[in-house]
Amino acid sequence: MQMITKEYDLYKKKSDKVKALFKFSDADIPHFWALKGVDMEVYAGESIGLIGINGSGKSTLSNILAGIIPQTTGQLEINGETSIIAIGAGLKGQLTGLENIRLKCLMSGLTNAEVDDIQEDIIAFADLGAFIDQPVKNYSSGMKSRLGFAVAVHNNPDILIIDEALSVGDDTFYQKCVERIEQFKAEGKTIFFVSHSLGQIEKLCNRVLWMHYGEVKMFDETAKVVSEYKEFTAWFRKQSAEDKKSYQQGFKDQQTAFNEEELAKKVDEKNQDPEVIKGPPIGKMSLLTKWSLVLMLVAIVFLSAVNLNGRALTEIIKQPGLLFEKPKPIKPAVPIKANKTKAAELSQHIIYELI
Ligand SMILES: Nc1ncnc2c1ncn2[C@@H]1O[C@H](COP(=O)(O)OP(=O)(O)OP(=O)(O)O)[C@@H](O)[C@H]1O
Repeated sequence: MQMITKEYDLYKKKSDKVKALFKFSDADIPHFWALKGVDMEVYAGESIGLIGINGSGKSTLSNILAGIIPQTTGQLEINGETSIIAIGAGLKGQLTGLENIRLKCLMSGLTNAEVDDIQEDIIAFADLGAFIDQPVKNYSSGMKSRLGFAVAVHNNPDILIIDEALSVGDDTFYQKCVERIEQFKAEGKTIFFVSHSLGQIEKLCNRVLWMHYGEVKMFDETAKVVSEYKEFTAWFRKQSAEDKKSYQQGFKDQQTAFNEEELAKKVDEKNQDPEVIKGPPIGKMSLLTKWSLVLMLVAIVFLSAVNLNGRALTEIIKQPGLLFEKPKPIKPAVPIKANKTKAAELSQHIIYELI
């Protein structure tokens, strides 16, 4: 991946989001850049740890890798199927564990017959006992993680992304997952592992990406990065509450003030091809799309007006003035009074039929 960014619009209310659709400038909407240009090259068979303090962008990055959310700009090339395990991600609370297994497997492209074949293995791996028939909304976070992990590993992805899902399981389940992860690595699959537990990171990862307020602080061998990170967290812990707050605020302000010009500067400094920041035109409506939408709306309103006024389009084109004239009332074929009696008779008949 090259220069991956993620910009969020910080709407105050849901209605502001709808209003923004029809605005031609979003200058008054506060923006927040959760990722400010992330570069990373990872190979098959690698196990990559993602670390960083709260809000540094780990989950945003893993969700982009998993295809759950699109990046704002940047080039992303993924060779293979990805599967993400985050606590409860993609699980439907109203459905039982068993129904969720089927749903998630079908959504990942398996057929019903294939789900039948692996269902027992998934149930055995999740080891939820009778809870497998209970709605997932009644599960603890550890139980959701078990179910998510069991489904994800049985879908046999090429790239497995584990976002904090191991931090909520008990020891026995953790050991089972570690064995499975090792098996994945041996099969040459790629693993991204998001965790606050440096012990787990040291045990499972070859290389580590340290995210810091939307930027890559370090990407290197596990031992090197973990040692630097420990030094940073030890320094940070020693700071007064006030100093910690102003340190965090300083970075958050930079993430709010970040923009396309700064991104272009970064690309230039790194001698990257300016094309990398283009990325997919997703996530935002272009000016052309907005104008097309407005033209479509005008056309719909015009055609409805023609229809509402009871005139044919050709008639209106010939004499546009007719659009604003009230059409003459059409004389009913049957006198209204007779019609009313008929309608009353009919409704009485229907009521009798219903009784
Ligand atoms: N939908 C959203 N809208 C606005 N801001 C968001 C959204 N999602 C995440 N953010 C912000 O983006 C930043 C990165 O969030 P992210 O969840 O990726 O961090 P993280 O490193 O995974 O944190 P944690 O360790 O707490 O899980 C945070 O400042 C967060 O507030």
